[in-house]
Amino acid sequence: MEFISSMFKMCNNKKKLLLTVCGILAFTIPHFTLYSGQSNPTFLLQSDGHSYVLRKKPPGRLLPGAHKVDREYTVQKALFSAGFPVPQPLLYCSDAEIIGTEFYVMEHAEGRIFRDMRLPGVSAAERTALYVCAAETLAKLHSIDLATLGLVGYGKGAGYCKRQVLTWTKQYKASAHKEIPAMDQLSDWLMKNLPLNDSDISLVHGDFRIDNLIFHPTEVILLDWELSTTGHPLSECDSVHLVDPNLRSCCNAGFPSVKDLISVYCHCRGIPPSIPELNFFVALSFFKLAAIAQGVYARSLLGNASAPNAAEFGESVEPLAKVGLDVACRSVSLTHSQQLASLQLSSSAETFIYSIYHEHSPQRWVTPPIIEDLKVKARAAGLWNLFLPAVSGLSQLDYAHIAEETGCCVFAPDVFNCQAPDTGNMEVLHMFGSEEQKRVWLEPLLRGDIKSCFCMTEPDVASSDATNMECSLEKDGDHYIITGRKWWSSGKCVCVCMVFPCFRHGQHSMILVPMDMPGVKRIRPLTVFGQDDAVHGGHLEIAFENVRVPASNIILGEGRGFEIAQGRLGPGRLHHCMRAVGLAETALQLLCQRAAKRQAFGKKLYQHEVVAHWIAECRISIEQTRLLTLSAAHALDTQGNKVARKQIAMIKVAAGRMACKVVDCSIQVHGGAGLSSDFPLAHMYSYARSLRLADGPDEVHLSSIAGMELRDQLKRARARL
Ligand SMILES: Cc1cc2nc3c(=O)[nH]c(=O)nc-3n(C[C@H](O)[C@H](O)[C@H](O)COP(=O)(O)OP(=O)(O)OC[C@H]3O[C@@H](n4cnc5c(N)ncnc54)[C@H](O)[C@@H]3O)c2cc1C
Repeated sequence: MEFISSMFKMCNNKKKLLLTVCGILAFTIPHFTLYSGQSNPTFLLQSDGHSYVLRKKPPGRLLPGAHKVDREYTVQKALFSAGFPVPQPLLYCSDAEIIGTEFYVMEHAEGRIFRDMRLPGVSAAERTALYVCAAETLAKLHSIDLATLGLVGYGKGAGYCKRQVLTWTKQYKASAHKEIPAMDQLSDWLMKNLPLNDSDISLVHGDFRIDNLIFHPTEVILLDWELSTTGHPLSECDSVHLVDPNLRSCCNAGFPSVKDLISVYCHCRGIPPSIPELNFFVALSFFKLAAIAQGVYARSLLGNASAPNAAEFGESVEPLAKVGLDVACRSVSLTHSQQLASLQLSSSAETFIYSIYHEHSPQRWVTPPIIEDLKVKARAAGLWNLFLPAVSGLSQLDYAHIAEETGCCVFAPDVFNCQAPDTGNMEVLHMFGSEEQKRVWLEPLLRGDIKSCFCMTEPDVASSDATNMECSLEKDGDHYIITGRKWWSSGKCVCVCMVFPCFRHGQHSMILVPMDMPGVKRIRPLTVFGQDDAVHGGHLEIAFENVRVPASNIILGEGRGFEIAQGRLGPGRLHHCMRAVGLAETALQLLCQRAAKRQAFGKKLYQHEVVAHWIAECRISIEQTRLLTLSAAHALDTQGNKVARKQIAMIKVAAGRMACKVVDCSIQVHGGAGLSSDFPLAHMYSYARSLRLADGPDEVHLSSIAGMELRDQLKRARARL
């Protein structure tokens, strides 16, 4: 500090020290080091065991508006006062006579700086963590209120993207040494494709890169505020991805995907996880890099560039502009759906779809084209009908792992033609259908050409007791006449419907009913916690008014419905349970992210013991349920449906309860946000909760588990005798 006060005095006395920066530093300070960099020369100053950093304008003739160290100092001061992690600024001196140009001094911040974006020498997990921290830091910066910072007039406000294109075009032209057509074309394209909403404003860093971050054990410090201004925050989102597409192949382990980083960023800012104008911003970024490279090269020609390799920068201008143009051309007609197509299915893709589907699409009953596109890809890749061992060659145990993955994303089962209730219906037709039924119904279902529903539950009777069924089936020559009412018929009932009506003498039958038959009436869609589940076809109430179907539509034969139902429900329940495990994993992931980010009463949420215990209990429940489910899958594979019944009933109860508990904890940790549509948790909860009823309520399964357990105990007791 003594050093700083003497610097202060020197600046205030306005001593005329016509010395070069190196001269004065060598003369005044015990030790100094010139950091490399292309912009404002930066020096490490060491005095009395304390380290400082000095940044100054470069010497010589400079481009107007560039190298404004006073702005750097101002913004850093405001950020430091607001608690944002930047090195503490200590003094600013505008008098160019002191060391040749104006300068400022700040504290030296400790930590790691990675010059190489690939982050060599760190583990995959650490690499992921570092990039996630970078995305979080950026989101934190963009979330700060400008008024709180006292920086309302710092930039020019709305119209940032347009200004950026104009400014960098001007900067580039001022330093251009030859014609580069790609630069002119890119500038034109950017001007013609400005984002519609160019009035979104926050403090932007302007040069956000991994090597401008200092990774300190407790915080990430952001450096180099020379290009900071107020502008469109999303303009910096390409930076978290790091634009070099070769990066991932160089450094395969732990490098997060664009969508993951964008998802982290959006979650931190509490905004929907979609950036429709991303390609504009990436193209703009390349344009800026190219213009900066041109400026560095121009300074090297004038002899006032600060880096020794500045002359090499001239070579990179055209390639950078061409990559920018390439990105620009690819994005001309980029729609939400196309962006989504480039995403792999994941929980973040799911929330992305949510934002498109539920908030933006007026046609939510229609399958989005993106799902159809993904289906084509999945089918071409052989990832189709994976649930059916006879078709996929996978065991139930194999498929259980896949079902867990698809449970993370609400749309994934549809993409692979593995969605309920079609899966169960296909199983029925595969196991019990006649050759004709297989041709007419099973084959189109396997191809994904038609959809089905399963109609068992009735509004007027307690349907968990199948003997209550009232829907009737009467033979009339070579036809059957169906009369009754069903509800909670989930799925897209566009073509085939399974009716489970009560037949003579309390026996049940199952019959195929085309939904366009006269007398089939869709009464209304039901909602689950107020949501209509439109994208899955919803849950319909359907009336069958003297519906006449050919007798050949009966499956297996009259009175064989119960037999069929037993065969149908085993694997189907297993799939539901594994999907519930995947869903719970996603909910716990969200919980942990939130708990690590939010702070209440002086500490992060996860540091409150009750939250830490929820995390532990959720993990225990998930692992227990997964193992129980895998064990049931193994039993089904090796011992068949009948022997596996008890285990299947057990997981049916365990999975629904576990998923409800985990999602509920996650909602609680998210606070109000957990119930909003900004997160998928509310929808997840409605799915998890319905698992405790759909395919039979918990109580019915518990009764049958108890019955089977008592029988097993009896058998064991007899065996001991
Ligand atoms: C989202 C969702 C999707 C569904 N999809 C389908 C579908 O595609 N096709 C279809 O046919 N149905 C579907 N259902 C309906 C579901 O299978 C039934 O709601 C369920 O079987 C219970 O029948 P119920 O509603 O008639 O309840 P009821 O039979 O009236 O039972 C009500 C309650 O009584 C209690 N109870 C019942 N039996 C016992 C017992 N033995 N011991 C103790 N308590 C008992 C339980 O608490 C039970 O929850 C769906 C339901 C939901 C919520």
